[in-house]
Order: sequence, then structure tokens, then C-alpha cells
Amino acid sequence: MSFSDELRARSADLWEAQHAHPFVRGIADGTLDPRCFEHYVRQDYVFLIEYARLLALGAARAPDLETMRRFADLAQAILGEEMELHRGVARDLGIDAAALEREAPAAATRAYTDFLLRTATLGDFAELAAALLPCMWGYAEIGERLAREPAPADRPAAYTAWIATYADPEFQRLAAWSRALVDRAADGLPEAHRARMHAAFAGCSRLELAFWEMGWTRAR
Ligand SMILES: Cc1ncc(CO)c(N)n1
Repeated sequence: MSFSDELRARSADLWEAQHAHPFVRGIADGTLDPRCFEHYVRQDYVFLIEYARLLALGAARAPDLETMRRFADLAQAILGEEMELHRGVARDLGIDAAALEREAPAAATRAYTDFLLRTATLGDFAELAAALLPCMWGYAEIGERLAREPAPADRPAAYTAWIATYADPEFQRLAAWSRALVDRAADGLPEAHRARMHAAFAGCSRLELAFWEMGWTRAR
């Protein structure tokens, strides 16, 4: 079993809880309250700004030029294409990009971005890579699973666009690259160091689940 599979296996309950979460199920079957989706999109926009900062720190700490370029590309892809999904959804709701940027982070959003940035600033590159993995892999897995389900005819276009973004082969490739990166980073590390990677991965998996719950309850 690869190290990333080990990480995934230890957090399996948290991952299954995400797949089963009513917010995720509501995107799939189209029944999610649009007010919940709007709240989520606003918060995710704020999240992604901080997430791009994490990737920029990853570029700064990357052990080699190839990894540095990947992190820089990833930051660019998020600030560009992924956030364009959010800007598009917001535009349809009459919310402009400046208003999105001004959104105050909810407690769950703040907790998540603080955890990521804390890991990136106080931890080392291997921990940063492990912290990044539940974001990339989790969304790739959810997107891929939802895309395989038959689409209900009355599902809002924004939900279908959301699924398509994360089911996209390019996003799937990014997730595979993140797994390989973590496996390489863990290679030859002492157990105590691997334990810190486990903690980073499990912590982020828990915060991913809390993020769905925040969207579902529209918590501030
Ligand atoms: C909270 C969260 N995790 C992961 C992703 C995927 O980039 C996202 N957009 N939002």
C-alpha cells in the first residue's frame, strides 16, 4: 500500500462522511437549497484565496525546480480556472467579483485556512504536501463519483458545472500528482516525521467535512 493510500485508509470514516454528506448529495440530486450553495460558493472563494497562498508557499519550499513549477502552475490554475467557476456562479446570482473578495470568512473557513497556513509556515515541505492532499484528492474523488451518477433532468446548471469542474481529467491529474508528491516526500522519512504527515492529512480531512457542514447550515 502506498503512503497516500495509508493516509486515506486512516481517514476513511471522514471521507465516507463527506461522500454521504447532505450537501454533497444535494449537489448530486439537485435538491440542495440554492441559498446553501451560494453561501458555500462565497466561502469557498475566500478559502481558495488562502489556498493559493498555501500553494505559493509550497512553490517557495519546493525541493526541486520541477516541483516548484507545479506548485506555481497549481496556484495559477486555482486563481484562474477554479475561481472562475465561482465567479461565474456568483455573476448569475448578481454578485460581482469584488463583493466575493470582500466576503468575511465563516468560522469553519477560518479554521481550515489557518490550519493550512499554520502547517505551511511551521511544518516542513512533507507536511505541507500532506495537508494539501485531502483538498485535491477529496474534490477529485467527489467530482469523479458524482459525474458517474445519472444527472437528474431538473438539476441546476451551477451544480452540474461544479461537478464537471472537479470531474475534469485535468483536475484528476492534479490529484494524482499530489498523491505521487506525498509518496515521494514520505519516502525514507522516520516514523515520527510520517506521523506529522498523518496528522496534517487527518486534520485537513476533518476540516473538509466541517466545510460541507458549514455550507449546509449556512453557519457564519
Ligand atoms: C474547501 C475546499 N477544499 C478543496 C477544494 C478543491 O480545490 C475547494 N475548492 N474547496
